[in-house]
Amino acid sequence: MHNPESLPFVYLASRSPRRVELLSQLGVACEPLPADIDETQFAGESPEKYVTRLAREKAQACLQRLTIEQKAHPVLAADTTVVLDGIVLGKPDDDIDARNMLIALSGSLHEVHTAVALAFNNQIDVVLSTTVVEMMTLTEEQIERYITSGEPRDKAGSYGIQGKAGAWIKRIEGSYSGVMGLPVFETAELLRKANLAVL
Ligand SMILES: Cc1cn([C@H]2C[C@H](O)[C@@H](COP(=O)(O)OP(=O)(O)OP(=O)(O)O)O2)c(=O)[nH]c1=O
Repeated sequence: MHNPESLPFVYLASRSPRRVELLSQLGVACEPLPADIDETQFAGESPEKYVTRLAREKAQACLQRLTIEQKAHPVLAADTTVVLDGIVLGKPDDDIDARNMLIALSGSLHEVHTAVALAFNNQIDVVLSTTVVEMMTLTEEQIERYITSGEPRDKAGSYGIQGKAGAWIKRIEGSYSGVMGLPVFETAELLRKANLAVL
């Protein structure tokens, strides 16, 4: 059971270990309560609207699972997506999908959007972090070796900046933690706004 005298605490509507790690960097304890929602993009929906909607829906789905007592604590949710020339690249279905995404991202400038939703006191606030990423041109061999490593599997755009693919990132403009799945500045702003102690 959570002790209210200790660290600030949230229910985390996510199964991403990176999000747990980034929250702990902010001094926030969490209990993961993953929310399974339909992640289909609506026809004509912009990537920004899409990612923001998914973060909100994950928070709502998690909230519905909480008891009245548990609702005394906030719910935090996030969604990350990679966007290349306006096209959303989510998590790959399989290695073939991962290969196609990496071929497309090779030598590109693309965006990574992460939306974070905080549900607390009968209200849900959502913020969006957008980062421009420049990836070097990749060889076929680099792509094949990376796929064999298994790293692309659970990551939007089929790469993780925090792992081996970090060696391919020439520069970013925005938030490194946002690319990893939880922008710490924007998340802290949400928590501060809800009077949840963070620095
Ligand atoms: C681009 C990029 C994405 N990612 C990850 C962050 C997210 O975990 C994942 C995108 O998928 P999401 O659907 O945002 O999250 P998830 O499926 O991991 O977890 P949940 O839906 O339960 O909250 O891609 C990295 O770890 N590093 C990167 O560089």
